Amino acid sequence: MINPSSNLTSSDYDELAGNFVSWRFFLFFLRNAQVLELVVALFVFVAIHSLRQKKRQGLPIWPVLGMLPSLVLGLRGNMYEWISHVLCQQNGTFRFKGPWFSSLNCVVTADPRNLEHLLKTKFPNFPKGHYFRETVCDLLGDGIFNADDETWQRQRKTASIEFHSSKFRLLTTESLLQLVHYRLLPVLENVVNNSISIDLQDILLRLTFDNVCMIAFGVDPGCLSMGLPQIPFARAFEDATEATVMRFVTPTCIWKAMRYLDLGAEKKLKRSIKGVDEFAEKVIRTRKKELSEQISNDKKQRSDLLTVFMGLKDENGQPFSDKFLRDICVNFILAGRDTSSVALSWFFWLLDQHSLVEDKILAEICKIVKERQEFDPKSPLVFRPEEIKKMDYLQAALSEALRKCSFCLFLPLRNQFSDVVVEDDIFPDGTVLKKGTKVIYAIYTMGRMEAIWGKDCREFKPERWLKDGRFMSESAYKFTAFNGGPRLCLGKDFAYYQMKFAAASIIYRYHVKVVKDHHVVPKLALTMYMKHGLKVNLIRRDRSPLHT
Ligand code: HEM
Repeated sequence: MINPSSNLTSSDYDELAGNFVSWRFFLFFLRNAQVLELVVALFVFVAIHSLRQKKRQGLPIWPVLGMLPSLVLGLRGNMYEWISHVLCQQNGTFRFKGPWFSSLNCVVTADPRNLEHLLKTKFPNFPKGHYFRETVCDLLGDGIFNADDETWQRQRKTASIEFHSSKFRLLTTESLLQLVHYRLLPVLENVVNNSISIDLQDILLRLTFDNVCMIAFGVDPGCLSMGLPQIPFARAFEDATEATVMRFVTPTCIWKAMRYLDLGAEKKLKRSIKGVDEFAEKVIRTRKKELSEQISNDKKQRSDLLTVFMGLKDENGQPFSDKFLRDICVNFILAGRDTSSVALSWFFWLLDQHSLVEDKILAEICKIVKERQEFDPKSPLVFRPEEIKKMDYLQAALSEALRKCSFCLFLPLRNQFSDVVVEDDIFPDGTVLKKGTKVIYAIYTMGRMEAIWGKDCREFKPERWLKDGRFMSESAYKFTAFNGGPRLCLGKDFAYYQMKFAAASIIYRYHVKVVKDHHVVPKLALTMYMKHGLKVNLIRRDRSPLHT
């Protein structure tokens, strides 16, 4: 021990200094250990609290970040399966809590009772809302997808009358027949003759793009042609859609700043919308000229949407502006561009794994064809509308494909990210919805829930759609691929006709074999594309045994 009253030697000083340093170090350690302990305790508390929340709310809720970390982890894997898992655990509805600084809070539901409430019973309480409209307005303007209230009602009414008119039906069936027989089948035949593999999804996308442009604009862009050319309008449309989707995953203030500064995805969007507008303006100008000068002999025969809307007047008795005509057409092209083709791609992928289903479809087609009075197996076969109608098993298989691989969860254009509650409300399952809450409904999950489809919900089973061999449709609030209520898909009947016609024409001629080891995964986009397309080989059928 050092005696403080005595004279200190240098070694005493050293000892003293050493003790002092150890003491300070001890104090320093004590203080930091306390901080460390506090940090550890806080962390344990937050972790326990968050995990407790997980039990109650489906996902852990972290301070500041809310459920964002789980969402980020979920996005890294198969997002659709991840959301389905969370929803199933939460009996079909859960409340997502976003970070404090974001507007990501929303209610996600896959409960058919809630769907009926949202899409039909309380339809006016769930409009598309300002957020949705603002995000897509540069591309969609005031078109049907983006409109609420009267603007929507007017377009819906006119388009609905048009979609059910015999002239329009003729246009759709004729245009499809031309495309399938003069463009699709020659392209496929070329593939078979050269023994090459193709991306069937790409071919089908080209088919439906050309088809919907013929219906909306009355113009054929020629995407599906030998050599599969790049068409600037199609490219611009695709780029514009992709860049618009980016806005849904970017904070509003950021994409707005990027738009102002003309940067990144916003720069691409501006450029591609310009391409879409130039094409639309040219078509509108030419059609106006054609109609006013009465040049074309078949002008009275035209029944595309553009011509129909050009002949109508707005609420002030004035012809619709060019901008509004452009919006109407762009929205319809968006509606019919990739929906049927992507559904068909998933259908062929499933068929590849279910040869029994393929055999049954083929048997049905052959039976129907054999009923023709003047059937000649050697002449090229073109299916008639009444034959397509009779293909119940094919319709069941397509519906089953739509159920199993239905459209993606975060599709802003499929309503899921759009409905904002106008007045406080309560879902039939008891979920409280405060005014302004965003509601997402998970179509993909609904197609795979045991509670909705039974124990065999994961199986591909067209038979579930048949009763006494006839196709039976399901409630729109259970099978939500086409939406329901007042906003039920306007093109549903046409989509089925288009898919059945194209599928039957292909299956009758070829066996579609997915290339071995081709990796099929969904892509985060407006519609649930296959990220790497659908690489297939086609094997020509020897048709003679089919008719025995
Ligand atoms: C398998 C094919 C298709 C599926 C699964 C499908 C699905 C849907 C869905 C879910 C909606 C609701 C979107 C919303 O309100 O945000 C919708 C609306 C619509 N669809 Fe389809 N669609 C298909 C094909 C088509 C086709 C081929 C056309 C037209 C050529 C079309 C025209 C429309 C239109 C115009 C709307 C807007 C209805 C409205 O808001 O009043 N659809 N579709």
